[in-house]
Amino acid sequence: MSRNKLKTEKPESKKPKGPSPNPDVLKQDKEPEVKVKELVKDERTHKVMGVFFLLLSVYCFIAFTSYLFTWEDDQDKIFHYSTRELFFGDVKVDNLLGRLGAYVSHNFFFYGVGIAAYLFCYFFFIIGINFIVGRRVFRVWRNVKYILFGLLFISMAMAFAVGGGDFPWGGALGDALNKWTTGFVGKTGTALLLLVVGFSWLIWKFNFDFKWPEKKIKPPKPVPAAAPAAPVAQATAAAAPVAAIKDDPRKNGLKGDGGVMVIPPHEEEEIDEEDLPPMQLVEREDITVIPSHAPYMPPVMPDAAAPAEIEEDIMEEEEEEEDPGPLLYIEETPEQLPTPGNKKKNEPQEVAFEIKPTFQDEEDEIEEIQPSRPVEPVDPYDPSLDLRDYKFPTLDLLENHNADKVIVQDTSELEKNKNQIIDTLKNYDISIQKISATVGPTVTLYEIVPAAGVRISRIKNLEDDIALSLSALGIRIIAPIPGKGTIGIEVPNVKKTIVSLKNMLASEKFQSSTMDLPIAIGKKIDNENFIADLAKMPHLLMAGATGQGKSVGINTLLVSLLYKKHPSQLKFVLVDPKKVELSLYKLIEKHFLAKLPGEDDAIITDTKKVIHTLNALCIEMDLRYDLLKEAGTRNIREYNGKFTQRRLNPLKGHRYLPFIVLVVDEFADLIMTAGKEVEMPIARLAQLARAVGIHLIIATQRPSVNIITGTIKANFPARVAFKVSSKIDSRTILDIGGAEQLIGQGDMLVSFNGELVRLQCAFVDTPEVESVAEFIGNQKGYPDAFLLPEYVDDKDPDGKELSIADRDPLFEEAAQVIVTTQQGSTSLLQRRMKLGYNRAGRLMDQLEAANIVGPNMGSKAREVLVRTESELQEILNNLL
Ligand SMILES: Nc1ncnc2c1ncn2[C@@H]1O[C@H](COP(=O)(O)OP(=O)(O)OP(=O)(O)O)[C@@H](O)[C@H]1O
Repeated sequence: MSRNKLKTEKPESKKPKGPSPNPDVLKQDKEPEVKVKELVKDERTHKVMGVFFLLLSVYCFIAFTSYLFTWEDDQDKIFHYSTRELFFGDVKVDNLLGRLGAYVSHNFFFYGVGIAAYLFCYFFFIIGINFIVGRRVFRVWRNVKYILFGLLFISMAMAFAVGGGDFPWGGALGDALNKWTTGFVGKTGTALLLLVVGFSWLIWKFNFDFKWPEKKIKPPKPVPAAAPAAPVAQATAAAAPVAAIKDDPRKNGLKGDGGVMVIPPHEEEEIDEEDLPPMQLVEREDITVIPSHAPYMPPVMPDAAAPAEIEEDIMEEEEEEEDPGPLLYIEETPEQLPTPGNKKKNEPQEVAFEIKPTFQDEEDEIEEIQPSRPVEPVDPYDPSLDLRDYKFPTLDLLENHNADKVIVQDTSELEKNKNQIIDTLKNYDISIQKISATVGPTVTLYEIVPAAGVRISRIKNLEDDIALSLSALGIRIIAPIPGKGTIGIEVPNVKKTIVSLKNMLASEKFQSSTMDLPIAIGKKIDNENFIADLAKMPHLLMAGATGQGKSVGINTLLVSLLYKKHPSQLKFVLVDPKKVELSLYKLIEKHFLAKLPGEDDAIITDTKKVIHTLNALCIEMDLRYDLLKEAGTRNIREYNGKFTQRRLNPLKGHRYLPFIVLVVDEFADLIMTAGKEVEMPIARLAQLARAVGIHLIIATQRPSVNIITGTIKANFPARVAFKVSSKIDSRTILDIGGAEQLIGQGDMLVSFNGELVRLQCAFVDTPEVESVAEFIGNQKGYPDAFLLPEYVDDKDPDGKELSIADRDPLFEEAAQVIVTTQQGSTSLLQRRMKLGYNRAGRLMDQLEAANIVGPNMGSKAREVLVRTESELQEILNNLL
């Protein structure tokens, strides 16, 4: 008997691992919600700091400016009185900001850097702005360098130029620098030094064009001379386009008439430097026009402009992107240069300067060059900027459900169960070496080490008999426990513990997870939090009889994702044939939901619309694959990585791809009504969509073989079973029995990675979901839900309409795209206008009927019959 003693100290010994039923230990594990660190990192703290620095900047500015007028009187008093008297006495000063203002200004000016002290106001200002806005509007390090330089240079220059007077123009620092330098290189030397440094800085910073006139004077002579001077016919021919190009666009940009130099070096620099933040702001406005955001789109994006103008702008940008290549190349290339002398005169310097931008312009074409190309640091594109004030839901919106308190298992219950197990096994002549108990939230696992010589297979064969003898509901025997060689008997607890989602989300494991789509599913028997990455699963099939916890399970998954992802990173497609289960999420439509264009409701309840949506998702998947292919990436992570590093051009259709999670709450219902029409796109998505960031969560009450078909099952390696009514159902969903033994209310088996784990699903109640949805819904969202591509059912009679009178509402826009780009390509329409293939195809047919494009030429683009926009406008007017 003593050999079979129950290890009641077992839970104690497991304390460090966290599986202990001791409530104190659990509390420690689960309540790290309020962290001082987080408070410091809190956005509000930053805003307070921002306000502080801005006011400090204003304060200094006023004090300094006032000092300029009051310094004479105030200086006397500051010299005369001690600091103590100044601060605590009753000295009257004239500075607008009182004694402190006079004291601070005096120290900055007199003992410091003189008039250059204003640079400190600037410094506080940029720090303040950066804190308040919450991102790097001004580059701090770069500005600090300028400020340091300014302090030295301005103080010294002022001391040199006007240092003799009473006012401390250069401050103590300027005087000291000036004194040393004049002693060292003399007055003239100092003046020259200051001029050299000053001009060098100005040139470095602004890269003035004052060099151009010199160089422009020479080229006009060579240009006319180039043709006659070039002895070779080729050189003559080449020189002509050079001259033509020079005279055309770039010359105008330079205001001169020689037009030799090329602007791109400036453009490159400007793009890389401080112009980036404003560009991002502009992109945001663009969000509804073009599906992609434009990380390096130039700042001119007139949202009010007519579509044609926008297109024109875009085209110009494209031209600028591509044309400078050949244009620069003509200028730089030695092809024309090595020949006779006239070109050699001025151009070697330009060649050295201008070659780099040419390669940079080719970045989209030549992938391999990128790693070795010296990349200037560029701010990565931040997709969350569109909703940069978005606040993640806070944990106080969720309930604890007393989850901390209840998990103390009655020792008498443990003892009773242990004895019953030992006695039952004895009846079958199975003696035990050791037995231990692990108390979980729903069940307690009794782990048995059989005595030497007892074969596990024997216990396994007796599984049903043992279960019957123990006659407790929901007993599950695991013989052997994989990887352990022991036998597990799970016995339901009399008192169950709710696993609150709040605790799981507060756990370190969840908070610090770097998974793409982390979902807090529940707790294992040893109380370990089971947190998985939906992106790796990559899809989830959930089944369970009615009332066993499926809906709660879906809410748990959705809420977990809402706590971790920004609206720009994740979109849900919600299918809810029961019409009530997911309706709460309507509030977050403009943040997290995706829908078909033209639909009012983002939550899909109608079977026909489900079919359209699933097909639209398939189109989105295909479009994403095209983008991935063009970008030379294998999955969404790599693609988005490249996009955020600004290595993909949004003008070529690239965009940041949010994850899309499709949730179908009652799959059986759909299969019953639509059969293959639903099964096929689901199977296709399940097979292919993981790499492009589309993941499915499919739930069903009826896990029968005609619903969870082989095709579906094969593509859902991760499956979850709540309690089901029969062993057959359990086998259908998990390929193994056991789910019929579960005890309901969120008790579940998860089959994932070839393992079967019993979990207690985390609980989140409807009011909690509601408050999370409200919290998100009350914040500023996107103008509309995320739009899926258009899908037009081929069987739909409207779909084949080619009559001009009934043409597509997007007809004009499509015509403009085609004419401005001069490319009769259906895929261009798809990408630019985010349309499905069918609709883009129909539009093409309509454009053909209107004589805007020529007939279909197979895999080649159609010929564009209209050359200019005015021509197009005429045609459109005639069509009206
Ligand atoms: N994880 C859980 N922890 C504790 N209780 C739970 C849990 N999940 C479900 N329950 C309880 O079970 C009840 C039914 O759950 P739920 O509504 O999720 O079932 P369901 O399977 O979706 O049912 P139906 O298919 O009829 O909608 C809940 O109201 C709740 O009281």
